[in-house]
Amino acid sequence: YVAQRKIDERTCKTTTKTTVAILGGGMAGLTAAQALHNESMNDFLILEYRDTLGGRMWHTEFGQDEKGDPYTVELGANWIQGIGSNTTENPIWHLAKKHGLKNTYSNYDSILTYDEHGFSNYTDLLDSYDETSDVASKESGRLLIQNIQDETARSGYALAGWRPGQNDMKAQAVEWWNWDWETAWTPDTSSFIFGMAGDNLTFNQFGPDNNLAVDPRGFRTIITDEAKTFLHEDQVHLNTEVTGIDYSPTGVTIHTKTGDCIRAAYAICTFSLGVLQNSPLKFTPDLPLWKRTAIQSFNMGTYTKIFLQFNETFWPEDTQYFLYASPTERGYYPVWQSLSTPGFLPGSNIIFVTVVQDQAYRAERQSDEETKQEVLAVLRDMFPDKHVPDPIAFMYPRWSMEPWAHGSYSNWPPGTTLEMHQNLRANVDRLWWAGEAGSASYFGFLQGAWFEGREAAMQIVGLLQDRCVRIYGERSCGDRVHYDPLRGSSPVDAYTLINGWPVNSTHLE
Ligand SMILES: Cc1cc2nc3c(=O)[nH]c(=O)nc-3n(C[C@H](O)[C@H](O)[C@H](O)COP(=O)(O)OP(=O)(O)OC[C@H]3O[C@@H](n4cnc5c(N)ncnc54)[C@H](O)[C@@H]3O)c2cc1C
Repeated sequence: YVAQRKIDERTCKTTTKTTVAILGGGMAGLTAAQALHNESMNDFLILEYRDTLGGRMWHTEFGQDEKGDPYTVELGANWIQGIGSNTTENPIWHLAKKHGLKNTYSNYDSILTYDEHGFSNYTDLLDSYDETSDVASKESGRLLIQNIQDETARSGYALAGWRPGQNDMKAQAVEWWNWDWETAWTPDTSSFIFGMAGDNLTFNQFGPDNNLAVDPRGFRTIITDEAKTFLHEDQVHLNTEVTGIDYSPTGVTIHTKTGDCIRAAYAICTFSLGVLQNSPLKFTPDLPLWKRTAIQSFNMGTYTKIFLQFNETFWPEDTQYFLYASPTERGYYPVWQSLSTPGFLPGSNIIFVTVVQDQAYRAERQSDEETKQEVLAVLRDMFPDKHVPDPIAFMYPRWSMEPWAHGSYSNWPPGTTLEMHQNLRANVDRLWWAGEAGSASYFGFLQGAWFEGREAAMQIVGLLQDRCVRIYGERSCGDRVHYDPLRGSSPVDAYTLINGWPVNSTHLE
Protein backbone atom coordinates (compact mmCIF):
# COMPACT_ATOMS: atom_id res chain seq x y z
CA TYR A 1 0.00 0.00 0.00
CA VAL A 2 2.81 2.37 0.80
CA ALA A 3 4.38 1.77 -2.61
CA GLN A 4 1.01 2.22 -4.26
CA ARG A 5 0.41 5.49 -2.47
CA LYS A 6 3.67 6.85 -3.90
CA ILE A 7 2.54 6.00 -7.42
CA ASP A 8 -0.80 7.74 -6.76
CA GLU A 9 0.89 10.92 -5.64
CA ARG A 10 2.98 10.98 -8.77
CA THR A 11 -0.02 10.59 -11.05
CA CYS A 12 -2.42 12.98 -9.32
CA LYS A 13 -2.64 16.54 -10.66
CA THR A 14 -4.59 17.47 -7.54
CA THR A 15 -5.70 15.43 -4.54
CA THR A 16 -8.94 16.04 -2.70
CA LYS A 17 -9.58 14.24 0.55
CA THR A 18 -12.96 13.04 1.74
CA THR A 19 -14.29 10.35 4.02
CA VAL A 20 -16.66 8.63 1.56
CA ALA A 21 -16.44 8.92 -2.22
CA ILE A 22 -19.76 8.06 -3.87
CA LEU A 23 -19.12 7.04 -7.46
CA GLY A 24 -22.17 7.88 -9.55
CA GLY A 25 -25.08 10.27 -8.99
CA GLY A 26 -28.09 8.12 -9.84
CA MET A 27 -30.70 6.80 -7.42
CA ALA A 28 -28.21 4.65 -5.47
CA GLY A 29 -25.71 7.52 -5.21
CA LEU A 30 -28.45 9.80 -3.91
CA THR A 31 -29.69 7.38 -1.23
CA ALA A 32 -26.11 6.62 -0.17
CA ALA A 33 -25.47 10.35 0.28
CA GLN A 34 -28.73 10.82 2.16
CA ALA A 35 -28.04 7.91 4.50
CA LEU A 36 -24.62 9.42 5.33
CA HIS A 37 -26.21 12.83 5.86
CA ASN A 38 -28.86 11.31 8.15
CA GLU A 39 -26.02 9.92 10.29
CA SER A 40 -24.46 13.43 10.42
CA MET A 41 -21.63 12.20 8.22
CA ASN A 42 -21.40 15.04 5.72
CA ASP A 43 -17.83 14.59 4.57
CA PHE A 44 -18.61 12.83 1.30
CA LEU A 45 -18.32 13.61 -2.41
CA ILE A 46 -20.47 12.40 -5.28
CA LEU A 47 -18.47 11.97 -8.50
CA GLU A 48 -20.70 11.93 -11.56
CA TYR A 49 -19.81 11.49 -15.24
CA ARG A 50 -22.71 13.53 -16.58
CA ASP A 51 -23.71 17.16 -16.13
CA THR A 52 -26.67 16.23 -13.93
CA LEU A 53 -27.77 13.89 -11.17
CA GLY A 54 -30.28 11.19 -12.08
CA GLY A 55 -28.35 8.51 -13.97
CA ARG A 56 -30.70 6.16 -15.75
CA MET A 57 -33.62 8.43 -14.87
CA TRP A 58 -33.19 10.50 -18.01
CA HIS A 59 -35.68 12.59 -19.95
CA THR A 60 -35.55 14.81 -22.98
CA GLU A 61 -37.67 17.32 -24.86
CA PHE A 62 -39.54 15.86 -27.80
CA GLY A 63 -41.94 17.16 -30.44
CA GLN A 64 -44.08 20.15 -29.67
CA ASP A 65 -47.54 21.12 -28.54
CA GLU A 66 -49.96 23.55 -30.19
CA LYS A 67 -48.09 26.51 -28.72
CA GLY A 68 -44.78 25.22 -30.03
CA ASP A 69 -43.51 24.14 -26.60
CA PRO A 70 -41.75 20.78 -26.42
CA TYR A 71 -43.14 17.76 -24.58
CA THR A 72 -41.02 15.85 -22.05
CA VAL A 73 -40.50 12.12 -22.60
CA GLU A 74 -38.59 9.62 -20.49
CA LEU A 75 -35.75 7.81 -22.22
CA GLY A 76 -34.94 5.66 -19.17
CA ALA A 77 -36.97 4.74 -16.10
CA ASN A 78 -40.61 5.67 -16.63
CA TRP A 79 -42.81 3.70 -14.23
CA ILE A 80 -43.13 3.68 -10.49
CA GLN A 81 -43.44 -0.09 -10.28
CA GLY A 82 -45.27 -1.68 -7.38
CA ILE A 83 -47.75 0.68 -5.75
CA GLY A 84 -51.04 0.16 -4.00
CA SER A 85 -50.12 -1.77 -0.87
CA ASN A 86 -51.77 -0.83 2.41
CA THR A 87 -48.89 -2.18 4.44
CA THR A 88 -45.55 -1.61 2.67
CA GLU A 89 -44.88 1.50 0.62
CA ASN A 90 -42.46 1.48 -2.27
CA PRO A 91 -39.87 4.19 -1.43
CA ILE A 92 -40.06 5.41 -5.04
CA TRP A 93 -43.80 6.00 -4.63
CA HIS A 94 -43.06 7.87 -1.43
CA LEU A 95 -40.61 10.16 -3.27
CA ALA A 96 -43.07 10.63 -6.15
CA LYS A 97 -45.79 11.79 -3.76
CA LYS A 98 -43.39 13.97 -1.76
CA HIS A 99 -42.25 15.84 -4.86
CA GLY A 100 -45.66 16.06 -6.50
CA LEU A 101 -44.65 13.96 -9.51
CA LYS A 102 -47.27 13.93 -12.23
CA ASN A 103 -48.06 10.31 -13.05
CA THR A 104 -50.88 8.17 -14.41
CA TYR A 105 -52.08 4.63 -13.78
CA SER A 106 -50.84 2.23 -16.44
CA ASN A 107 -53.73 -0.04 -17.28
CA TYR A 108 -52.37 -3.24 -18.80
CA ASP A 109 -55.91 -4.39 -19.58
CA SER A 110 -56.21 -1.44 -21.94
CA ILE A 111 -54.65 -3.35 -24.81
CA LEU A 112 -55.56 -4.21 -28.40
CA THR A 113 -53.82 -6.94 -30.37
CA TYR A 114 -52.62 -6.83 -33.99
CA ASP A 115 -50.80 -8.84 -36.60
CA GLU A 116 -49.52 -8.01 -40.08
CA HIS A 117 -53.08 -7.82 -41.42
CA GLY A 118 -54.33 -5.32 -38.86
CA PHE A 119 -56.45 -5.81 -35.75
CA SER A 120 -56.69 -9.45 -34.66
CA ASN A 121 -58.13 -10.40 -31.32
CA TYR A 122 -55.85 -12.83 -29.52
CA THR A 123 -56.47 -11.63 -25.99
CA ASP A 124 -57.40 -15.22 -25.06
CA LEU A 125 -53.66 -15.93 -25.25
CA LEU A 126 -53.04 -13.16 -22.72
CA ASP A 127 -55.46 -14.93 -20.36
CA SER A 128 -53.75 -18.31 -20.91
CA TYR A 129 -50.37 -16.79 -20.07
CA ASP A 130 -51.77 -15.26 -16.87
CA GLU A 131 -53.17 -18.62 -15.76
CA THR A 132 -49.82 -20.38 -16.23
CA SER A 133 -48.07 -17.50 -14.44
CA ASP A 134 -49.92 -18.33 -11.26
CA VAL A 135 -48.80 -21.98 -11.47
CA ALA A 136 -45.24 -20.99 -12.40
CA SER A 137 -45.01 -18.53 -9.54
CA LYS A 138 -45.88 -21.17 -6.93
CA GLU A 139 -43.49 -23.66 -8.47
CA SER A 140 -40.58 -21.20 -8.50
CA GLY A 141 -41.23 -20.56 -4.80
CA ARG A 142 -41.04 -24.31 -4.16
CA LEU A 143 -37.71 -24.57 -6.00
CA LEU A 144 -36.33 -21.71 -3.94
CA ILE A 145 -37.51 -22.97 -0.59
CA GLN A 146 -36.48 -26.59 -1.22
CA ASN A 147 -33.04 -25.58 -2.46
CA ILE A 148 -33.57 -27.07 -5.91
CA GLN A 149 -31.37 -26.26 -8.91
CA ASP A 150 -32.54 -23.15 -10.81
CA GLU A 151 -33.80 -23.56 -14.38
CA THR A 152 -34.68 -21.27 -17.27
CA ALA A 153 -37.91 -19.30 -17.12
CA ARG A 154 -38.64 -21.07 -20.41
CA SER A 155 -38.61 -24.52 -18.77
CA GLY A 156 -40.45 -23.26 -15.67
CA TYR A 157 -43.26 -21.87 -17.80
CA ALA A 158 -43.34 -24.90 -20.11
CA LEU A 159 -43.83 -27.18 -17.10
CA ALA A 160 -46.58 -24.86 -15.87
CA GLY A 161 -48.36 -25.29 -19.23
CA TRP A 162 -47.20 -22.33 -21.36
CA ARG A 163 -45.63 -23.74 -24.53
CA PRO A 164 -45.87 -21.24 -27.39
CA GLY A 165 -45.10 -22.85 -30.76
CA GLN A 166 -41.89 -21.59 -32.33
CA ASN A 167 -43.93 -20.31 -35.30
CA ASP A 168 -46.99 -19.23 -33.35
CA MET A 169 -46.12 -15.55 -33.59
CA LYS A 170 -49.17 -14.36 -31.67
CA ALA A 171 -48.26 -16.51 -28.69
CA GLN A 172 -44.65 -15.32 -29.06
CA ALA A 173 -45.85 -11.69 -28.96
CA VAL A 174 -47.94 -12.41 -25.86
CA GLU A 175 -44.93 -13.98 -24.18
CA TRP A 176 -42.79 -10.98 -25.11
CA TRP A 177 -45.34 -8.59 -23.60
CA ASN A 178 -45.32 -10.57 -20.37
CA TRP A 179 -41.66 -11.49 -20.01
CA ASP A 180 -39.16 -9.75 -22.28
CA TRP A 181 -40.80 -6.36 -21.95
CA GLU A 182 -40.11 -6.39 -18.19
CA THR A 183 -36.79 -8.21 -17.97
CA ALA A 184 -35.30 -7.14 -21.35
CA TRP A 185 -34.23 -10.78 -21.81
CA THR A 186 -35.99 -13.86 -23.19
CA PRO A 187 -37.38 -16.58 -20.91
CA ASP A 188 -34.60 -18.84 -22.26
CA THR A 189 -31.93 -16.48 -20.92
CA SER A 190 -33.59 -15.66 -17.58
CA SER A 191 -33.44 -17.36 -14.20
CA PHE A 192 -36.76 -18.98 -13.33
CA ILE A 193 -36.34 -18.75 -9.56
CA PHE A 194 -35.03 -15.18 -9.38
CA GLY A 195 -37.07 -13.85 -12.29
CA MET A 196 -40.25 -14.90 -10.52
CA ALA A 197 -38.99 -13.90 -7.06
CA GLY A 198 -38.02 -10.40 -8.25
CA ASP A 199 -41.44 -9.89 -9.75
CA ASN A 200 -43.24 -11.20 -6.66
CA LEU A 201 -41.16 -9.20 -4.22
CA THR A 202 -42.02 -5.93 -5.91
CA PHE A 203 -45.63 -6.55 -6.87
CA ASN A 204 -46.78 -8.71 -3.94
CA GLN A 205 -45.07 -6.52 -1.40
CA PHE A 206 -45.51 -2.95 -2.68
CA GLY A 207 -48.74 -3.55 -4.60
CA PRO A 208 -49.68 -4.75 -8.08
CA ASP A 209 -49.95 -1.43 -9.91
CA ASN A 210 -47.59 0.65 -12.05
CA ASN A 211 -47.91 4.37 -12.69
CA LEU A 212 -46.20 6.09 -15.58
CA ALA A 213 -44.37 9.36 -14.90
CA VAL A 214 -45.54 12.10 -17.27
CA ASP A 215 -44.08 15.10 -15.49
CA PRO A 216 -42.77 18.01 -17.57
CA ARG A 217 -39.90 18.32 -15.05
CA GLY A 218 -38.91 14.72 -15.84
CA PHE A 219 -39.10 11.65 -13.56
CA ARG A 220 -35.64 12.41 -12.15
CA THR A 221 -37.08 15.41 -10.38
CA ILE A 222 -37.66 12.97 -7.50
CA ILE A 223 -33.85 12.73 -7.25
CA THR A 224 -32.94 16.33 -7.98
CA ASP A 225 -35.64 17.78 -5.71
CA GLU A 226 -34.79 15.34 -2.92
CA ALA A 227 -31.10 16.27 -3.31
CA LYS A 228 -32.00 19.92 -2.66
CA THR A 229 -33.26 18.94 0.81
CA PHE A 230 -29.85 17.87 2.09
CA LEU A 231 -27.06 18.11 -0.50
CA HIS A 232 -24.68 21.06 -0.89
CA GLU A 233 -23.31 21.99 -4.29
CA ASP A 234 -19.74 21.39 -3.16
CA GLN A 235 -20.61 17.78 -2.30
CA VAL A 236 -21.23 16.98 -5.97
CA HIS A 237 -18.64 16.93 -8.74
CA LEU A 238 -20.48 16.74 -12.06
CA ASN A 239 -18.76 16.16 -15.42
CA THR A 240 -16.26 13.96 -13.61
CA GLU A 241 -15.36 10.68 -15.27
CA VAL A 242 -13.79 8.12 -12.99
CA THR A 243 -11.09 6.20 -14.87
CA GLY A 244 -9.30 4.35 -12.10
CA ILE A 245 -9.93 3.04 -8.59
CA ASP A 246 -7.04 2.03 -6.33
CA TYR A 247 -8.26 0.21 -3.25
CA SER A 248 -6.70 -1.33 -0.17
CA PRO A 249 -7.70 -2.31 3.40
CA THR A 250 -6.92 1.25 4.52
CA GLY A 251 -8.41 3.50 1.84
CA VAL A 252 -9.40 4.18 -1.74
CA THR A 253 -7.94 6.57 -4.33
CA ILE A 254 -10.14 7.55 -7.25
CA HIS A 255 -8.53 8.75 -10.48
CA THR A 256 -10.47 10.96 -12.87
CA LYS A 257 -10.04 11.54 -16.58
CA THR A 258 -8.58 14.97 -15.94
CA GLY A 259 -5.77 13.43 -13.87
CA ASP A 260 -7.17 14.56 -10.53
CA CYS A 261 -7.47 12.27 -7.52
CA ILE A 262 -9.89 11.89 -4.67
CA ARG A 263 -8.55 10.06 -1.66
CA ALA A 264 -11.23 8.58 0.60
CA ALA A 265 -11.46 6.31 3.60
CA TYR A 266 -14.22 4.37 1.76
CA ALA A 267 -15.78 4.44 -1.70
CA ILE A 268 -19.18 3.24 -2.91
CA CYS A 269 -19.25 2.36 -6.60
CA THR A 270 -22.78 2.62 -8.04
CA PHE A 271 -21.89 2.25 -11.72
CA SER A 272 -24.22 0.07 -13.76
CA LEU A 273 -23.38 -3.58 -14.38
CA GLY A 274 -22.88 -2.62 -18.03
CA VAL A 275 -20.22 -0.08 -17.06
CA LEU A 276 -18.48 -2.61 -14.82
CA GLN A 277 -18.52 -5.21 -17.61
CA ASN A 278 -17.51 -3.00 -20.52
CA SER A 279 -15.83 0.23 -19.56
CA PRO A 280 -12.04 0.66 -19.46
CA LEU A 281 -12.24 1.50 -15.72
CA LYS A 282 -8.95 0.36 -14.13
CA PHE A 283 -8.95 -1.26 -10.71
CA THR A 284 -5.64 -1.42 -8.84
CA PRO A 285 -4.95 -4.10 -7.77
CA ASP A 286 -7.06 -6.16 -10.20
CA LEU A 287 -10.36 -7.15 -8.65
CA PRO A 288 -10.23 -10.67 -7.18
CA LEU A 289 -11.48 -13.52 -9.35
CA TRP A 290 -14.66 -14.01 -7.28
CA LYS A 291 -15.63 -10.37 -7.93
CA ARG A 292 -14.72 -10.44 -11.63
CA THR A 293 -16.69 -13.67 -12.03
CA ALA A 294 -19.74 -12.11 -10.38
CA ILE A 295 -19.55 -9.01 -12.61
CA GLN A 296 -19.38 -11.11 -15.77
CA SER A 297 -21.99 -13.67 -14.64
CA PHE A 298 -25.00 -11.37 -14.52
CA ASN A 299 -26.66 -9.86 -17.58
CA MET A 300 -27.21 -6.27 -18.62
CA GLY A 301 -30.29 -5.75 -20.76
CA THR A 302 -31.04 -3.06 -23.31
CA TYR A 303 -34.51 -1.54 -23.51
CA THR A 304 -35.00 1.02 -26.27
CA LYS A 305 -38.02 3.29 -26.58
CA ILE A 306 -38.60 4.76 -30.03
CA PHE A 307 -40.74 7.91 -30.04
CA LEU A 308 -42.90 9.24 -32.84
CA GLN A 309 -45.09 12.32 -32.99
CA PHE A 310 -47.72 12.61 -35.73
CA ASN A 311 -49.99 15.44 -36.73
CA GLU A 312 -52.98 13.36 -35.64
CA THR A 313 -53.84 10.39 -33.42
CA PHE A 314 -54.87 7.75 -35.96
CA TRP A 315 -54.83 4.91 -33.41
CA PRO A 316 -57.70 4.31 -30.92
CA GLU A 317 -57.31 7.24 -28.59
CA ASP A 318 -58.70 5.62 -25.44
CA THR A 319 -56.40 2.60 -25.53
CA GLN A 320 -53.02 2.59 -23.77
CA TYR A 321 -51.30 -0.39 -25.41
CA PHE A 322 -51.14 -2.02 -28.83
CA LEU A 323 -49.45 -5.39 -29.20
CA TYR A 324 -48.07 -6.34 -32.62
CA ALA A 325 -47.17 -9.90 -33.67
CA SER A 326 -44.67 -9.76 -36.52
CA PRO A 327 -45.14 -12.70 -38.91
CA THR A 328 -41.41 -13.36 -39.11
CA GLU A 329 -39.46 -12.02 -36.12
CA ARG A 330 -40.16 -12.38 -32.42
CA GLY A 331 -39.83 -9.04 -30.63
CA TYR A 332 -39.98 -6.95 -33.84
CA TYR A 333 -41.51 -3.61 -32.69
CA PRO A 334 -44.04 -5.45 -30.54
CA VAL A 335 -45.34 -3.10 -27.80
CA TRP A 336 -46.73 0.32 -28.71
CA GLN A 337 -47.70 2.78 -26.02
CA SER A 338 -49.89 5.78 -26.65
CA LEU A 339 -49.09 9.01 -24.85
CA SER A 340 -51.96 10.77 -26.58
CA THR A 341 -54.39 8.90 -24.34
CA PRO A 342 -56.25 10.81 -21.58
CA GLY A 343 -54.17 11.12 -18.41
CA PHE A 344 -50.82 10.95 -20.21
CA LEU A 345 -50.04 13.69 -22.77
CA PRO A 346 -53.50 14.06 -24.33
CA GLY A 347 -53.56 15.74 -27.70
CA SER A 348 -49.82 15.15 -28.14
CA ASN A 349 -50.22 12.59 -30.95
CA ILE A 350 -47.16 10.84 -29.50
CA ILE A 351 -46.78 7.06 -29.53
CA PHE A 352 -43.70 5.01 -28.76
CA VAL A 353 -42.62 1.46 -29.40
CA THR A 354 -40.15 -0.56 -27.34
CA VAL A 355 -37.58 -3.13 -28.44
CA VAL A 356 -35.14 -5.07 -26.26
CA GLN A 357 -31.94 -7.06 -26.65
CA ASP A 358 -31.05 -8.18 -30.20
CA GLN A 359 -33.79 -6.03 -31.71
CA ALA A 360 -32.65 -3.10 -29.57
CA TYR A 361 -28.99 -3.58 -30.53
CA ARG A 362 -30.00 -3.74 -34.19
CA ALA A 363 -32.07 -0.54 -33.95
CA GLU A 364 -29.33 1.22 -31.98
CA ARG A 365 -26.74 0.29 -34.62
CA GLN A 366 -28.78 1.50 -37.57
CA SER A 367 -29.59 5.06 -38.59
CA ASP A 368 -32.67 6.96 -37.42
CA GLU A 369 -33.97 6.90 -40.97
CA GLU A 370 -33.67 3.09 -41.31
CA THR A 371 -35.46 2.57 -38.02
CA LYS A 372 -38.13 5.11 -38.88
CA GLN A 373 -38.96 3.30 -42.13
CA GLU A 374 -39.21 -0.04 -40.28
CA VAL A 375 -41.54 1.25 -37.58
CA LEU A 376 -43.72 3.09 -40.11
CA ALA A 377 -44.10 -0.14 -42.11
CA VAL A 378 -45.27 -1.89 -38.92
CA LEU A 379 -47.77 0.87 -38.13
CA ARG A 380 -49.11 0.67 -41.69
CA ASP A 381 -49.57 -3.10 -41.26
CA MET A 382 -51.34 -2.56 -37.94
CA PHE A 383 -53.70 0.14 -39.26
CA PRO A 384 -54.35 -0.81 -42.92
CA ASP A 385 -57.55 1.26 -43.07
CA LYS A 386 -55.89 4.46 -41.89
CA HIS A 387 -53.61 6.90 -43.57
CA VAL A 388 -50.36 6.66 -41.59
CA PRO A 389 -48.37 9.78 -42.50
CA ASP A 390 -44.68 10.39 -41.87
CA PRO A 391 -44.06 11.48 -38.28
CA ILE A 392 -43.39 15.14 -37.55
CA ALA A 393 -40.86 14.16 -34.86
CA PHE A 394 -38.85 10.96 -34.38
CA MET A 395 -36.17 10.07 -31.82
CA TYR A 396 -34.70 7.27 -29.74
CA PRO A 397 -31.81 6.84 -27.30
CA ARG A 398 -28.97 4.36 -27.82
CA TRP A 399 -28.55 2.87 -24.37
CA SER A 400 -26.05 0.19 -25.35
CA MET A 401 -23.71 2.92 -26.61
CA GLU A 402 -23.87 5.30 -23.65
CA PRO A 403 -20.44 5.05 -21.97
CA TRP A 404 -21.96 5.86 -18.56
CA ALA A 405 -24.64 3.11 -18.78
CA HIS A 406 -23.70 0.40 -21.36
CA GLY A 407 -27.29 -0.85 -21.39
CA SER A 408 -30.47 -0.37 -19.42
CA TYR A 409 -30.74 -2.67 -16.39
CA SER A 410 -29.62 -6.04 -15.09
CA ASN A 411 -31.16 -9.49 -15.15
CA TRP A 412 -30.27 -12.84 -13.59
CA PRO A 413 -29.39 -15.62 -16.05
CA PRO A 414 -30.51 -19.21 -15.38
CA GLY A 415 -28.49 -21.15 -12.84
CA THR A 416 -27.55 -18.18 -10.67
CA THR A 417 -27.51 -18.45 -6.91
CA LEU A 418 -27.86 -15.97 -4.10
CA GLU A 419 -24.19 -16.51 -3.16
CA MET A 420 -23.08 -15.76 -6.71
CA HIS A 421 -25.06 -12.54 -6.52
CA GLN A 422 -23.74 -11.70 -3.07
CA ASN A 423 -20.28 -11.64 -4.67
CA LEU A 424 -21.54 -8.82 -6.89
CA ARG A 425 -22.38 -6.66 -3.88
CA ALA A 426 -19.68 -7.74 -1.41
CA ASN A 427 -17.04 -5.10 -0.66
CA VAL A 428 -13.41 -5.59 -1.69
CA ASP A 429 -11.37 -4.03 1.09
CA ARG A 430 -12.62 -0.43 1.44
CA LEU A 431 -14.32 -0.41 -1.95
CA TRP A 432 -18.08 -0.95 -1.62
CA TRP A 433 -20.75 -1.51 -4.25
CA ALA A 434 -24.32 -0.39 -4.66
CA GLY A 435 -26.83 0.13 -7.43
CA GLU A 436 -29.73 -1.56 -9.07
CA ALA A 437 -27.82 -4.74 -10.02
CA GLY A 438 -26.72 -5.29 -6.43
CA SER A 439 -30.27 -5.71 -5.22
CA ALA A 440 -31.23 -9.37 -4.87
CA SER A 441 -34.87 -8.54 -4.28
CA TYR A 442 -35.53 -5.63 -6.65
CA PHE A 443 -32.84 -5.80 -9.36
CA GLY A 444 -33.81 -3.84 -12.46
CA PHE A 445 -36.07 -1.49 -10.53
CA LEU A 446 -35.48 1.96 -9.08
CA GLN A 447 -36.31 0.58 -5.63
CA GLY A 448 -33.36 -1.82 -5.99
CA ALA A 449 -31.00 1.14 -6.41
CA TRP A 450 -32.75 3.02 -3.59
CA PHE A 451 -32.24 0.21 -1.05
CA GLU A 452 -28.71 -0.70 -2.12
CA GLY A 453 -27.34 2.84 -1.91
CA ARG A 454 -28.79 3.35 1.53
CA GLU A 455 -27.63 0.01 2.88
CA ALA A 456 -24.01 0.36 1.71
CA ALA A 457 -23.75 3.82 3.26
CA MET A 458 -25.20 2.67 6.57
CA GLN A 459 -22.80 -0.26 6.75
CA ILE A 460 -19.88 2.10 6.08
CA VAL A 461 -21.08 4.38 8.88
CA GLY A 462 -20.97 1.33 11.15
CA LEU A 463 -17.39 0.60 10.10
CA LEU A 464 -16.29 4.21 10.49
CA GLN A 465 -17.78 4.38 13.96
CA ASP A 466 -16.73 0.85 14.89
CA ARG A 467 -20.25 -0.25 15.73
CA CYS A 468 -23.05 -2.42 14.40
CA VAL A 469 -25.95 -0.74 12.61
CA ARG A 470 -29.59 -1.66 12.20
CA ILE A 471 -30.73 -2.21 8.63
CA TYR A 472 -34.34 -3.16 7.90
CA GLY A 473 -34.67 -3.80 11.63
CA GLU A 474 -31.78 -6.31 11.63
CA ARG A 475 -28.29 -5.97 13.13
CA SER A 476 -25.48 -5.62 10.63
CA CYS A 477 -21.80 -5.53 11.54
CA GLY A 478 -18.56 -5.22 9.61
CA ASP A 479 -17.72 -6.17 6.04
CA ARG A 480 -20.03 -8.01 3.68
CA VAL A 481 -19.54 -11.73 3.16
CA HIS A 482 -18.43 -13.18 -0.14
CA TYR A 483 -18.27 -16.79 -1.35
CA ASP A 484 -15.31 -18.52 -2.85
CA PRO A 485 -15.88 -21.17 -4.20
CA LEU A 486 -19.52 -21.19 -5.29
CA ARG A 487 -21.99 -24.04 -5.12
CA GLY A 488 -24.88 -24.92 -7.43
CA SER A 489 -27.82 -23.63 -5.38
CA SER A 490 -28.58 -21.60 -2.28
CA PRO A 491 -29.93 -23.24 0.90
CA VAL A 492 -33.11 -21.56 2.10
CA ASP A 493 -31.41 -20.33 5.27
CA ALA A 494 -29.10 -18.27 3.03
CA TYR A 495 -32.03 -15.96 2.22
CA THR A 496 -31.13 -13.40 4.85
CA LEU A 497 -29.88 -9.85 5.08
CA ILE A 498 -26.29 -11.13 5.02
CA ASN A 499 -26.82 -12.08 1.39
CA GLY A 500 -28.78 -8.96 0.51
CA TRP A 501 -32.19 -10.57 1.02
CA PRO A 502 -33.91 -8.31 3.54
CA VAL A 503 -37.47 -9.47 3.16
CA ASN A 504 -39.13 -12.40 4.76
CA SER A 505 -39.36 -15.34 2.36
CA THR A 506 -43.09 -15.67 3.05
CA HIS A 507 -43.41 -12.87 0.51
CA LEU A 508 -42.21 -15.23 -2.15
CA GLU A 509 -45.44 -17.04 -2.94
C1 LIG B 1 -34.69 2.37 -20.67
C2 LIG B 1 -34.85 2.10 -19.18
C3 LIG B 1 -36.11 1.89 -18.65
C4 LIG B 1 -36.27 1.65 -17.29
N1 LIG B 1 -37.53 1.57 -16.77
C5 LIG B 1 -37.69 1.51 -15.43
C6 LIG B 1 -38.96 1.69 -14.87
O1 LIG B 1 -39.93 1.95 -15.58
N2 LIG B 1 -39.10 1.57 -13.51
C7 LIG B 1 -38.03 1.31 -12.70
O2 LIG B 1 -38.21 1.18 -11.48
N3 LIG B 1 -36.78 1.20 -13.22
C8 LIG B 1 -36.59 1.31 -14.55
N4 LIG B 1 -35.34 1.29 -15.08
C9 LIG B 1 -34.22 0.98 -14.18
C10 LIG B 1 -33.77 2.19 -13.36
O3 LIG B 1 -33.57 3.28 -14.21
C11 LIG B 1 -32.48 1.82 -12.65
O4 LIG B 1 -32.70 0.67 -11.85
C12 LIG B 1 -31.94 2.92 -11.75
O5 LIG B 1 -32.07 4.18 -12.33
C13 LIG B 1 -30.49 2.61 -11.46
O6 LIG B 1 -29.96 3.53 -10.56
P1 LIG B 1 -28.44 3.35 -10.09
O7 LIG B 1 -28.13 4.45 -9.16
O8 LIG B 1 -28.21 1.96 -9.65
O9 LIG B 1 -27.58 3.48 -11.44
P2 LIG B 1 -27.43 4.72 -12.43
O10 LIG B 1 -28.68 5.48 -12.54
O11 LIG B 1 -26.83 4.17 -13.67
O12 LIG B 1 -26.36 5.64 -11.69
C14 LIG B 1 -24.98 5.43 -11.82
C15 LIG B 1 -24.34 6.74 -12.19
O13 LIG B 1 -22.94 6.49 -12.39
C16 LIG B 1 -22.49 7.36 -13.42
N5 LIG B 1 -21.27 6.80 -14.01
C17 LIG B 1 -21.13 5.70 -14.78
N6 LIG B 1 -19.84 5.53 -15.13
C18 LIG B 1 -19.14 6.53 -14.55
C19 LIG B 1 -17.77 6.89 -14.52
N7 LIG B 1 -16.83 6.20 -15.15
N8 LIG B 1 -17.41 8.00 -13.82
C20 LIG B 1 -18.34 8.74 -13.14
N9 LIG B 1 -19.66 8.44 -13.14
C21 LIG B 1 -20.05 7.35 -13.84
C22 LIG B 1 -23.63 7.41 -14.40
O14 LIG B 1 -23.59 8.56 -15.19
C23 LIG B 1 -24.85 7.38 -13.48
O15 LIG B 1 -25.34 8.67 -13.20
C24 LIG B 1 -35.14 1.57 -16.44
C25 LIG B 1 -33.87 1.80 -16.96
C26 LIG B 1 -33.73 2.09 -18.32
C27 LIG B 1 -32.38 2.41 -18.85
